[in-house]
This record gives sequence, structure tokens and C-alpha cells, in this order.
Amino acid sequence: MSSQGPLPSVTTKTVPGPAPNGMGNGLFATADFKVGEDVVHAKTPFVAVLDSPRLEDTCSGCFGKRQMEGNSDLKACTGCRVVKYCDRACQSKDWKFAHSLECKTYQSLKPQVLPNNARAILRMVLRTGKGKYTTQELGVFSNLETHIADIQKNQSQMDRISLTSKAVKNYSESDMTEEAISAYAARLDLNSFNLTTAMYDRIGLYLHPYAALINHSCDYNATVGFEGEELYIKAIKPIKKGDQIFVSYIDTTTPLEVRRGELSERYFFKCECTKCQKGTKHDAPENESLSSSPLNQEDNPLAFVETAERDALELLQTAMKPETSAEESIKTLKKALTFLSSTSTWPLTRQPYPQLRDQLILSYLSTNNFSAAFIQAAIRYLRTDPQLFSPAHPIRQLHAWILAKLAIYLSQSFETSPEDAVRLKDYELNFHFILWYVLADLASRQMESCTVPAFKRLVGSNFKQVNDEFRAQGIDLATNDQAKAMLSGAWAKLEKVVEAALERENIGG
Ligand SMILES: C[S@@+](CC[C@H](N)C(=O)[O-])C[C@H]1O[C@@H](n2cnc3c(N)ncnc32)[C@H](O)[C@@H]1O
Repeated sequence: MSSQGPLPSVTTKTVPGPAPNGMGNGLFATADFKVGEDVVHAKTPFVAVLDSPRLEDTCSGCFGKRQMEGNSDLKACTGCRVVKYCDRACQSKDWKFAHSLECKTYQSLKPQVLPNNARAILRMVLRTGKGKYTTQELGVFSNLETHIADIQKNQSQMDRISLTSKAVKNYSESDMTEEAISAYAARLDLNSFNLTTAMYDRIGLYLHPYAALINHSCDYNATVGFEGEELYIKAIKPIKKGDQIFVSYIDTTTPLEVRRGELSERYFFKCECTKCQKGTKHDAPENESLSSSPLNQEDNPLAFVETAERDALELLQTAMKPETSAEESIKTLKKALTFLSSTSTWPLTRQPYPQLRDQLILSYLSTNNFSAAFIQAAIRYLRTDPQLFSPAHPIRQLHAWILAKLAIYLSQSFETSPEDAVRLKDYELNFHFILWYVLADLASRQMESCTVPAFKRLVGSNFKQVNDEFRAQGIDLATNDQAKAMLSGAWAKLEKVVEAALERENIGG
């Protein structure tokens, strides 16, 4: 049972309080939490806006929630034609929240569309002017860290904030000072979360002053998710009464120096969490020692490994450039994977290996090469994710879901491609069994899963459908021994596919 929180839209069993080690304020548990339990649930944001490219394809009222339920036809606001909605209900909700205040500005700026942060600041300034925030909300918001003194040391960051604030002051005709608007901008930079869909695709910016009190740890105990405009912070580890709540502000699978760089650049602090304290230069393979001899794998393994890492990272950057075609990305990423593989010491779970594989899966999906994507998703599912994420982690669950979707697709229309790391046909995989297994595993973890309710509903309904299909053929996979044996046979074949694909990766296949 959660209790009503300190702000009207929040349900939580936490309290704010001073945090140790120069962290400013933080949130602390007022009860024990089990894995998967809601730590903070906020029904409405202080501000949330879509990224500019998402204005075209995502509803600005429900942030894609109803689209996920099958509503796909969006209509543009007849005033500004910048924002789009599922229907009148979504439009009227957003109109009341803030769009009535900003629509004319959007119209007057056309064809220019303000960037996401300027739209968010404009909303906050306009809502403040109209008295749409409660005194409590504004109180918590104004107490949030700004790091304005640190920002002032960085001329280009300061210029960016001043320029945006000037523009917002001008468009909003607000009587707030430019300085006060700059503080809003700095607070947004420092305290906003990535707004994501229920399937964890980034779509915009989101700020809630209570949730923003949560500090960072690379060894975090809670994760963030969204369903429409609702925010869910869930316990990814058991949390005891009195413990501080931590989320991760960054990708914590990267090496220590990368994490430290990202945290100091955007958030102005040095993380001293247990993981960072343990971490050496980068969780490097054991038995490596520094050597100054020339580049040669046998004489100088560390230099060889570092060169491979640098080359792989450069290739990853190239592959991720918007101007790189998906086909070119695939070639580049495969080359990078082979570089790392050729070191023989590089664990599959150490970055940038997982990032390269994630990107390769996306590139295969964008070229409709589902069999090649399936092989990579299977490697991720079996070899990478179990080491990087706990079973309840939303990222691990999402990756499993992607593998299940690919198995659904391949069970219906199987095509191999010359791109495939191995000839899937040779392995006679039973995609229906693989699908059942992955969904059964996801469904069995629903209670502890840190995914949002819509994700869980999707898993539940798909699992039911797959079970119904098997039962219609007289097979009950949960109880029938013969079926269970067939299931483990299918799984063993998938293991073989993964092994063969990894061998091929090593030789540059
Ligand atoms: C989103 S705010 C969190 C709330 C903030 N502590 C406050 O009092 O407003 C992010 C800021 O909190 C501080 N912070 C968060 N995690 C920290 C950590 N692990 N160590 C030190 N400071 C941290 C940094 O100043 C960072 O810029």
C-alpha cells in the first residue's frame, strides 16, 4: 500500500531529506520496498514535452499511450498545426494543461518549431504566470539544485541558457526576469528525465519536482519508467526503511571514466558509489599490465586491447551518425565487433560490445532483416543481459520482448538473408517454442518486473494467446513432459546458433 505523497499528483512512501556526501537533498524510504514495487508514482508532470521529431508521430496529449493501444490516426491542432492528438479528449486535456497558453506563439513562429527545452521552459513560465502550479509544487521546484555557479563557468552553456531565456521571455511576455527564467532553464537541464514510451523509446523531456529529488548512483536501487504522462519509479533491489533512493542518470554499463565524464559534464558531481569506488580504470580483463612495447597482441596485450577499443568506439560513432545509411552502419558495426572479438580477452558484457550489438539489432530491424536481428537478439538475451541486468530490469525485459517479437515474426514468415551470421535454416529452430519460453519467463516475473503496467499487460496478453494456440493443438507446455522435452531441445538449438554466430563474429563473418 502506498500513501499519499507530499504533492497532489504523487503517491509514495518516501520523504525528502538532506543526503550525505554533498549530494544536496535526496529521497528516503519510509517503509521497506520489495523488488518491482512503486517507490514514487506521479500522475501528472510539472512539465513534459515531446522531442521535435516526435511531434509528428506522437500524441501530445497522451504521449503515445493510446497509440500503443491501437489508436494510430493523429490530427493536428487546427490553431498551430505543430502538435498532434489522438482525438478531442487528448486535445482538450493538453489545451487545459498548457496548450491554450502557447498555441498562438507556435503559430507565430511557423515554420520554425522551438526546440524541446525552449518549449518546456515556455510552458513552465506560462503556467507559472497563470497560477497553474500550486504553491507547494513551486516550492519544491524552486528548491531544486540549479548548479548555476558551475554553469556560469562554462561560457557556451551560459550563452545557450541566456539565449533560450531571452527568447522565452519575449514569446511569453512574462513579467518574470530573464534571470528567473534562466534558473528555470538550469533546473530543467539538471532535473529532467528522458520521457519514454511504455516500450522505453525516448520521446521527450519530463520534469517532476518531487521525483527530481532522487540522487544518482551507478549502483542504483530504483528505475524510471513512463506510461503516457504517468511516472513510475520502481524498486530494482529490495529497499529498507530509511535507505536513500537512487536511480541512474546515465548508462551505468559504461566504464568508470566514461560515467564520471558524463556525470560531471551534465550534473557537476563525482560519483562515489560502491561501484565507482570498486572500479579501476575500466573493469578491464584481468592479467593486463601496462607496457610500452609496440602494438602486438602477444608482446603488448594491453596496447592491443586499447587500440581495438578505440577503433571499435570510433566505428560505433560513425555507425550512429544520422547520415550513415543502415546498410553502411551494419558493415561498420560488424567490423567493430570483429575488432573486439579479435582481442580474445574482451568480455561480451564489457562496453562497447553491448552498445555495438544493440545498434546492430536496430540497424537490422530498420532494413527489415529479421533473421539477422533475431540472431543478435538471441546473443544479447543469452550471453550479455544476464550479466549486465537483473531479471527485473526494464532493459532486460525489453530486450527479451524484442526477441519474442522476432520469434513471432519468424514463426510466421521465415526468410534467411546472406547477412545472417549463421544459416538459421540449418538449425531447424522451432520459433513457437522459443517464443513460448521467452514469454513464459517474462510472464513469470511480472510481480518483480520494473516495467510499467502497459508493458506487463502486453506480455500477459501475448503469453495467453501463445498458450491458447498451443492448447488448441492439444499441447500444454507447462505440464506435458514430452512437450517440455521438445522445448528444451529447441532451446539447445538456439544455444548452438548463438555459439556459431559468436565464432563467426570472431573471424569477421
Ligand atoms: C536531479 S538533482 C537531485 C536532487 C538534488 N540533490 C537536490 O538537492 O536538488 C541532481 C543533482 O544532485 C546532486 N547529486 C545527485 N547524485 C549525486 C551523487 N551520487 N553524488 C553527489 N551529488 C549528487 C548533484 O548536485 C546533481 O547535479
